[in-house]
Amino acid sequence: MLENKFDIDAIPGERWFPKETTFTEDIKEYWGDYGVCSEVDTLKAVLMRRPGKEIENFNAEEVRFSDEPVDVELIRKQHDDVAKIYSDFGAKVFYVDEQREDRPNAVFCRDLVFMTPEGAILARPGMAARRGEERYVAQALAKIGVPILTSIAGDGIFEGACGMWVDRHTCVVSTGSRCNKSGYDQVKYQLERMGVEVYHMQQPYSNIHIDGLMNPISNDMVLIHAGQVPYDIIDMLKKKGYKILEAPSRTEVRETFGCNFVALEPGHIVLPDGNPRTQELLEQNGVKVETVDISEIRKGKGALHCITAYLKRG
Ligand SMILES: NC(=[NH2+])NCCC[C@H](N)C(=O)O
Repeated sequence: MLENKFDIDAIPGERWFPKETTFTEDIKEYWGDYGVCSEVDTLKAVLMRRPGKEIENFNAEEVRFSDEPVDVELIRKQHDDVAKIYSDFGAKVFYVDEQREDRPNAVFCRDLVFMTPEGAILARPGMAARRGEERYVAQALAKIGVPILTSIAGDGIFEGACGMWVDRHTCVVSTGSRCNKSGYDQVKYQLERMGVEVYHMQQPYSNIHIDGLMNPISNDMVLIHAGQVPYDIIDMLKKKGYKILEAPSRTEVRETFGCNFVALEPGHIVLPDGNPRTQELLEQNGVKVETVDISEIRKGKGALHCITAYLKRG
C-alpha cells in the first residue's frame, strides 16, 4: 500500500435531488387554484374588465363598435349585473384593474386569455385597436397567481375566443382574422404538450371568433349556428357523443348574441336577454336558462362569453 500522506476525500455525489412533480400537481401550492379544460364545468373563477375611462370617449368605427352611443353608466351597471350572477353562483370574480384609456374593447376579456389546465396563454390581438390590452391582463393574472405559459409572440396572432374546449383531451382552435398560422402553432404546441388533441377550424370570412357560432351547453350538448360551422367539426363533436342543437334564428345569433352565453355548470347557462327562440329551444332540451340584459355591452359587438375569461372550472 502506498503511503499516502495527503488523502483527499472523494467529491461527494449530489444530495439535492429535483422535485419531480408536474406543473399541474404543483400549481395550487406555488401559484393558485386555477385551471380550465372545459367550457361548461362548474364555474369557480373568472377574470373581467369593468369598463373604465376607456369606454367614455372613442371612435366607434376605429374600434369596431356599433355607432349607437354607449350609455357609460348603464354599461358599467350591466357589467356589474353579470359579475353578480357569477358571484351569487359561487364563482370568484377577479378584475383587470388597469387598462389603456384608448382600448374600449378591453371589456372583452375572453379574447385576451385562453386558460388551460396549467395556466394562461396570453393572447396577441389581431386588431390594431386592441393590441396592448393583453399587457394589463398579464398584470392582473400575475397578481392573483395565474401562471402565464406563453405570450403569443413573433408574427403570431391569437385571441382567446378562437379556442374552445371539448374535453380534457380535445380542443378546437380556429384561424381567421384573429388567429393566424403562427399563433395557431404556438397554441397547439402548448396544448399538445399537455396531451390535448387540437382540431383546426376555419373561421368563416364573416366571423372573427368561435363563440358567436358554436358554444357547449353541457358535456354532451352544444348549440351551433349551422350555416357557419364546418361539417368536420360537428362530425367530430357528434362522434364524441355531443347532441347538436341548431340555433333557430339567424337574427338572434347575429344581432342579439344567442350563442354567446356562459355556462355556470353543465346544463345551466346565462343567456343574453332578447333571444326568445333560442331560449325556447334550450328549455325544451332541459337546459336551465337565466337571462341578463347586456344591451350596452352588445354595442361593442360582443356579449357574455366575450366578457368572461374563465380561470377555474370544475
Ligand atoms: N369573443 C368575442 N366574440 N369577442 C367579441 C369582440 C368584439 C370586439 N369589438 C372586437 O372586434 O374585437
